[in-house]
Amino acid sequence: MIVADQLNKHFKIYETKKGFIGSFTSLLSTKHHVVKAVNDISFNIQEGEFVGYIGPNGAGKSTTIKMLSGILHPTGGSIKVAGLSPQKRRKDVAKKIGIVFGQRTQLWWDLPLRDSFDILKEMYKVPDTKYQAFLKLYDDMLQIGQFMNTPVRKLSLGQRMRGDLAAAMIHNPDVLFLDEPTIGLDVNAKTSIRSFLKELNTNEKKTILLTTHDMDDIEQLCSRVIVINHGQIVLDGSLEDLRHNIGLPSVIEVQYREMPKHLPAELDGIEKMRWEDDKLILMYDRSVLSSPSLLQEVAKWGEPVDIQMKEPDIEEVIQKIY
Ligand SMILES: Nc1ncnc2c1ncn2[C@@H]1O[C@H](COP(=O)(O)OP(=O)(O)OP(=O)(O)O)[C@@H](O)[C@H]1O
Repeated sequence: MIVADQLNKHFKIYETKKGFIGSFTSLLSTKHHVVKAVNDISFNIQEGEFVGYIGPNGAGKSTTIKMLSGILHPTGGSIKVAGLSPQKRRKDVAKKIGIVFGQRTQLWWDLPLRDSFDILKEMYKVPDTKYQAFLKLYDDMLQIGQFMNTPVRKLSLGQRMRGDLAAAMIHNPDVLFLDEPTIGLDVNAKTSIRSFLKELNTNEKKTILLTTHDMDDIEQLCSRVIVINHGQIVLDGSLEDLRHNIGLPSVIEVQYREMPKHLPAELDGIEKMRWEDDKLILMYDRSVLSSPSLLQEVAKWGEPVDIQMKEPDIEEVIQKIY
């Protein structure tokens, strides 16, 4: 469904000089360096897969998605989405894909949400009956009906994201590219968006490529993970492969009634221990130290008032890969 073959995107960054004259001479300068944002990437995503595309800041995730959706032209390599090249058949590919960029809305900022939908309906030539069915279905799934008449600029981030997701689905595409759709959302908003995406994938068999910095998104949604760093794939496999390959540590946060006076310098199974404000963060290897044993251990150091189990963030996952 989505095939990338030896995909590359190199950006030339021209040197700029300070000051007015500097800015002027910079325009004429040919001095530059090259950023290999995507550097020889290949993958093949089958119909109906839900794939997490993860990596640290600047790894090349957005650049890949922009090439897959035809927004950017690759420096080298080839792409097929639903059998078509997004570069050669951009309009045809646009009908088959939906895109959401969490950091930037694709809706018309000053118009009520409904007007944005009406414009997209006309752009994609969606028949009236299908459009009415879409509005009903998406009100059921994302409860967008309650803010359809509100200008997009007045929506909360969670409402706006639900609007953006619905807008991406107006033409009922087979493939969805989602670039950080849960960024900045609170727990409830994340939960509702995740269950919506799960439904799209499970019931409607949509093929989804998702970038995120939230390990919970990956855990709850993706059957496969592609990890990239410095523009190159460092791992392509299941979540179990990811855990197995890097021994993904578990994390707990403990808040004590009073700061413990003594902490053990080291303990078998604990990989890292640090303070974040008044919380003690412990990263541990469950195959060496079970969670109940660790809980018993931390209770010996002081009186815990709050204990939270957490997943490590993507940056920590990537660090483990290297
Ligand atoms: N238009 C551009 N011109 C020059 N360099 C660019 C451009 N777009 C991206 N880059 C560079 O390409 C690299 C990859 O950027 P990209 O936005 O794809 O990363 P990312 O993995 O999506 O990061 P993040 O998680 O921070 O969104 C970075 O070094 C970035 O500075």
